[in-house]
This record gives sequence, C-alpha cells and structure tokens, in this order.
Amino acid sequence: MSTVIKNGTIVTHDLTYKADIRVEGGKITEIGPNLSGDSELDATGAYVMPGGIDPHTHLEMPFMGTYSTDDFESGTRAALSGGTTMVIDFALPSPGQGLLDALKMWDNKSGRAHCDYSYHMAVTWWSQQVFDEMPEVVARGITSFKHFLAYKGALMVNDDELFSSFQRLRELGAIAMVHAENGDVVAELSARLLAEGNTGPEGHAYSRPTQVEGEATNRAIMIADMAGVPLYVVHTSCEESHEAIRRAKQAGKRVWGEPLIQHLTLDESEYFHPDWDHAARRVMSPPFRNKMHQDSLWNGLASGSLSVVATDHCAFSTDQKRYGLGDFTKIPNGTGGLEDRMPMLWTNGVRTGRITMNEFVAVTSTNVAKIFGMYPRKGAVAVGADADLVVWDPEKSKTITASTQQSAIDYNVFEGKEVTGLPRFVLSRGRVMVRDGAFDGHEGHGQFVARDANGPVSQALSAWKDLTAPRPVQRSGIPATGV
Ligand SMILES: NC(=O)NCCC(=O)O
Ligand SMILES: [Zn+2]
Ligand SMILES: [Zn+2]
Repeated sequence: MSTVIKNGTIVTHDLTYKADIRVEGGKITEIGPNLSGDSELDATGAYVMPGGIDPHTHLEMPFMGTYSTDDFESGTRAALSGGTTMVIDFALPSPGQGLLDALKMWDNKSGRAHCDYSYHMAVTWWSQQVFDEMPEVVARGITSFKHFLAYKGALMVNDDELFSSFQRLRELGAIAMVHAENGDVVAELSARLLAEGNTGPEGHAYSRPTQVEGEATNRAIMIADMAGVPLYVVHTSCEESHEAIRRAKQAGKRVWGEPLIQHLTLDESEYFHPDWDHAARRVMSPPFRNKMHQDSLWNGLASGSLSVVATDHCAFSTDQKRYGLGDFTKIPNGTGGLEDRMPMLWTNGVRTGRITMNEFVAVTSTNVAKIFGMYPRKGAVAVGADADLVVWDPEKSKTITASTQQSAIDYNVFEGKEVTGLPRFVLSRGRVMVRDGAFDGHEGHGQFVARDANGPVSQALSAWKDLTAPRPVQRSGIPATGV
C-alpha cells in the first residue's frame, strides 16, 4: 500500500521545491512530479517538511517528590498533534541506581508511545558501576548523556565527576549534555530568599539569575574541551550562556546550544502575576528571562550560534505545583510545550522574519537528527528516510487553550496565544496520525530509535585532540630518568 502526498512544496533544511512524495513500508520511496499511489493526501498550498524532533522531554519522570503528568501516551499524542514525530526522553537513574536498571524502567513506560522515541541517559551520580555500564548503554544506541550542574543534593554532579564522565564519553564516542546552572549558588540564594520572606514563585526567578547559567555553561564548555568531548547545552535561556557558547564555537570548540520555545516567547513578568497558580505553573529551570535575552536567543538561531529549539516538556498539574505553596523551592520545576513548539516557532519565528522556513526545519528537526546520530533516517525528506512527515498549512490558525489540548494537565503556559501555521497531516513512518488537524494516532505505534555513536563531529574532535595531546619532548644527550 502506497500513499502519495500531492501538490505540496517540500521544505528541507537547505531546499524549497515543488514535488510529490511516495511513501511505502514506512519509508519515503520516491520524490518527483505527478506521482500516484493507492491513497493520496492533498498538500495544495502547504509545505511538506520532516516531522519535528523534540530532543528534550521528561515523560512520567520522577522529580521533586512526584511524577510529571504527561506520560509516553499523552506526551506523544501532544507531540504528533503539533507536528512533532519523534521525542528523545531522558532516562533518569536515581542517585545510586544503575544505568541499565533505569533503562528497564524507561522501556516499561515507553511502550505506549504513539510516535518514535529515543533516550538520553542521565548521569546523576558517579561510580565504577556507572563507568562500567556506559559502554552497554552506548551499544544499545543511547549515545548522549546529560549531567545536571543544578539541583544540589538531588541530581547534581560535581566538577570531578563531570570531568571523569566526560572523559569516559570521549572514549565511547558519545555526546556530553549539560543542564548548566551553578547548583551551589542557587542553593545559597534560595536559602537566603526564603529567610528574607521571599517564598512565592517569583523567588524561583530571583534564585536563578543569568550569571548562574553563564558561569556553569562556561565551566562545562571548558571541562568538555579538556576532556575532548562534544558538548550539548540544554535549555540555553540567556545571553550569558549564549555568549559562552558563541565564544566557544568561534574558538573551534564543539558545542551546541538549545533554546526552548518557552524562553523564546514567554518572559519573566509571568512570575510577578498576582495569581499564585499562574506564576507557579510557569516555574521551570532556568526561569523565563527578559526581552534582551529573548532577542539574543532569536539572533543565535538566525546566525547559527544556537542549533535547536526544544521544549523540555515536563508537565505538572496545578495540584502538583501547589506542593510549593509557602516555599518556592518545593514547586515541581517544569512546563509543557510539546503540542505548541512548532506552531509557536512558526508564528513567532518564520512569520515575523526572524528565521527562514529552512532554518525552522533545521532547528526543529534536521539539526537534532544530525547532532544525535540518526540522520538521514530521521530529519530528512529523502528517498530511504523514515516517512516521518508533516504537511504544514501556513494559513491555518487557532488560539492555544488547555481546553482543547492533548496534554493531560489542566492549563497551558501559552494559553490565549494565537498561532498561524499548523499541521494538516502528520505521518509517523507512513501512518497518518493527524488528518485534517484531527488526531488519529495509535498507542504503541512508536518504536525505539537506536542512535549512532562516533559521529563526524566526535571523530574530528578526537582526531584533533590526539594530534595536539601533550607529548614528552625528545632530547638528545640527557638521560630520560634521573640518576
Ligand atoms: N527544566 C525543568 O524545570 N524541569 C525539567 C528538568 C530539567 O530539565 O531540569
Ligand atoms: Zn534541565
Ligand atoms: Zn529537562
């Protein structure tokens, strides 16, 4: 059975052209004019793009005494409804828990996914066991490892652990990832703010100024460079962090930055809202920033110093947020966004001229696939690629509201925002999951995607580090050892 997407304009990260696409057996089998097939999807007036890939989600994640509410079922339903056809979630061992044990837990949850998925592994503690289990994790196609420099006393690792882990990742050809906020400083500032009576959600923003992010980003970049491993900085929210990434890139270091759609489009005024629930629902780390920082992030996407737009989807209900009434440090950190990332980025990025359509495809899909070792199977409109495709109607509009969303939580941080640019059809390995805007998915359709280690960037960096590694100077006439 073949499906043909007809009369659309294909938009990839580097090309825009008119052609039809034939899909068969879950793959793209032909691209060209005047194709026909067993069934047809009309893409007249629409763009046909690689489905979005969100490289940063936390579905049913144990965190801050609870579990994030969206699981692999509701989370991937939300993803597909917004044009995202793959997510990479974080397998998160509790400190003391083995990596392989955590993977089993994530495998038990992900069977309900509607779309394809992969995992990053989190390194939340360091030991011989973690060191020994890393090769098996990489062999299973989980080739990126996240480290938290924040969340002191919970998930945070120290610099010696970070350096040990980064060196191991270099040996394995894996990618290092970092949540870059200085957890020691955040803990001190939080204690002081609480003691001074700053107990509300705005205290969360006060406790995490941009300096804590800039410092930690710079530190992680330098440690990664000394270890010789490529580094991916998650949720880059401010100029200080972006500046560190920009500077590192200019100096030839291998680093990528990932702004979130929330940081691009929402600002810190949310935390000063008179309604406690409104403010607490927006508590995430790092917090939202001001317009200057937002401009920096947009400019980074346009110039290429920032590479990906993600969501960090980690959705907690209002009741869960209320764990933090009277103490902002107990508000579960995280916001949703999976259904809204693509329409919000299109509306605020492409329609305003901040980024091009091709840049949109790059930062929502292709760059993710390249960085994380699954290109061109994912992130491409090419013969042989998985038929993860979105037929994007640039004129279709809606107002975002929790009452019609797929996410299981009771609010939406983008409530009331008008978006123009929405999926008409979304295909996951050829199966139509969204039809004329209506969800028509299938629980359990999603498959795990094993990713490659030792990508071109890892190879190049390793070769350069080997070439420039310290070597003893060979001197004649002087004994090599003392007498
Ligand atoms: N970002 C956030 O506030 N929650 C999710 C966990 C993380 O990525 O730090
Ligand atoms: Zn994080
Ligand atoms: Zn996260």
